[in-house]
Amino acid sequence: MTKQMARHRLALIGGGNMGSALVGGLLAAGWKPADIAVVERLPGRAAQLGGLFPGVTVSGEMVRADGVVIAVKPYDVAAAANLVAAAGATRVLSIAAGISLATLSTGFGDGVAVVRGMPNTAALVGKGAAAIAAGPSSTEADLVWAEEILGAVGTVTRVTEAQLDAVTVLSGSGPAYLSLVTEALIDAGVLAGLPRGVSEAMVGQVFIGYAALFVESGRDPVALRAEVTSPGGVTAAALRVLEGHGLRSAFLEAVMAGTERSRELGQTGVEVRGA
Ligand SMILES: NC(=O)C1=CN([C@@H]2O[C@H](COP(=O)(O)OP(=O)(O)OC[C@H]3O[C@@H](n4cnc5c(N)ncnc54)[C@H](O)[C@@H]3O)[C@@H](O)[C@H]2O)C=CC1
Ligand SMILES: O=C(O)[C@@H]1CCC=N1
Repeated sequence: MTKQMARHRLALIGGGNMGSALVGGLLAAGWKPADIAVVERLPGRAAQLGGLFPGVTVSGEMVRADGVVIAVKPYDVAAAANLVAAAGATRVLSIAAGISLATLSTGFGDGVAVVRGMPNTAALVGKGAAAIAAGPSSTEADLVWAEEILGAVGTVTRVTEAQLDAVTVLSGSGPAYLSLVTEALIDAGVLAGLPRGVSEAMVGQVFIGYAALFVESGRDPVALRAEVTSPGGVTAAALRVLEGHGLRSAFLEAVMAGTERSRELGQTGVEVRGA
């Protein structure tokens, strides 16, 4: 019970993939463990987090905190948001996919500023691509606060809330698409005769090399593709097949389907009661 009386700088509700990535990033960025609390309802997971982050308060019940991050699955947001009043917080950052600022803000009262954010799992390795959108009553200081939290595990871009659905499906879900491409390429290498370990190593290094060519060198992907594609050569023959199978169109349709799903989630009418 004494633990619950201490006031923390930040409490994260939900200590799963994203919640724990954020805690790890904040500690690496120099936050003191005593400033952070994780509210996690699963005792087994809570015990695991206690071992991973010595000095961080891990509790099954809400704690007092200046700011709160809601890091639970969208269907658990209502229950988590209802805990915010007990924190006595003035700021809330929600990273739940598709749950709108209007839904989140309802019931929090005037004293609580809400920011909606969308990170991705690369946050686990400090290379996340996150975006944030300001809530109706959030100020520049509230956005800087959210940037400090998500910036501890990667880059943060400010967008409008309308753009956040597209961000969710592009960068939030992005690691899933690249995993699928990775699996497929590794299998293809095996099909073409490479031992699996060699295929995995080649594909991994292609990703690292391509990220450097595109992101670090800032080069245009069209030019990067053209310089690999010799007239009448190997790459042209392979690209013909990918285009023939509609790879480009498959990505366009996939991103539109995900964006639509994110919008749908935002209309599910989660009820939030709080401060
Ligand atoms: N996993 C991903 O790639 C991304 C997830 N997100 C969003 O982040 C949120 C969290 O996702 P994950 O970390 O992957 O989920 P997760 O399932 O790994 O973690 C959620 C944790 O919250 C706990 N929890 C649920 N309700 C609670 C409550 N009322 N009080 C205390 N603890 C509670 C669960 O026990 C679980 O450990 C989701 O809303 C998701 O949309 C955003 C970007 C990327
Ligand atoms: O699939 C989802 O709903 C969440 C959003 C981005 C990544 N995972």
